[in-house]
Amino acid sequence: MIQVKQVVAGYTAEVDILKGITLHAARAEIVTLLGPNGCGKSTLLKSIAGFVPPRSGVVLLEGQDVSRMPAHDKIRRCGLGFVPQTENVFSALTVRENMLVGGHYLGNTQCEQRMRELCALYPMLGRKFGARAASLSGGERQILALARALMPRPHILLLDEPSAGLSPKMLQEVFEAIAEIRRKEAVTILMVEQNAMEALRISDRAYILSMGTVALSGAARSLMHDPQVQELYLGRPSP
Ligand SMILES: Nc1ncnc2c1ncn2[C@@H]1O[C@H](COP(=O)(O)OP(=O)(O)OP(=O)(O)O)[C@@H](O)[C@H]1O
Repeated sequence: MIQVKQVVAGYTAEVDILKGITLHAARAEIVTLLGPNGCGKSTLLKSIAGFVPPRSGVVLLEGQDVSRMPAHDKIRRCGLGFVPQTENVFSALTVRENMLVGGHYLGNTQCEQRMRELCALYPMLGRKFGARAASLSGGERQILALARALMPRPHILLLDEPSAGLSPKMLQEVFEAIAEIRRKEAVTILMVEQNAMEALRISDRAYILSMGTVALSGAARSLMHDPQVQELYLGRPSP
């Protein structure tokens, strides 16, 4: 479970990018963050992960206050997984080696076992196990990035635009991979997305940010039919 309460954060002392954000994601929920470019979606993920610590407000993971905990401790001790928007795989390493990096806190036996589980869940990984990440398609790279983050069996996963730059077909594959990990391992997922309608299809709830605050929130199904959301993301005029 993720709880964010009145979080204020920014990159410089003068400017607050997040201006008092409150939201939550319950266990095994998929929650999507939407909003225009520059409204603070990625900053919020970085703030929860610990790369941009909150100036004020609180971040709780599984009920524990982790507002001041550095990112590496959250990954190791709180079951947090984070897949950044870019540079999320090591191109020069093979699929297997990327997964080993994700599992570096695990012992050898556990690591091999987890790689087998993830290859069963995402068969592409097994087929391309010895191939360099540089040779993978965009969608395959995203699934590898997901698998790398899943190696230590996180309870909570933060995904920054997992469908960025993908064709509609690949995008479906990546979203299906995300839905599958929630079904199989009950992982709580908070993701930032630009492909609003596709993301809402696999989400339970969503928050729409605007200029560092929550402008709108609700069940994914109702937001998909909300005229304001349709106007913003599908270019359909409000009735
Ligand atoms: N490393 C940084 N240093 C200083 N300012 C930054 C940094 N990263 C982002 N910002 C600024 O913070 C604001 C919010 O950026 P952020 O990346 O969180 O937005 P976003 O909603 O994720 O946008 P997008 O949809 O375009 O990815 C922007 O004005 C951006 O210029």
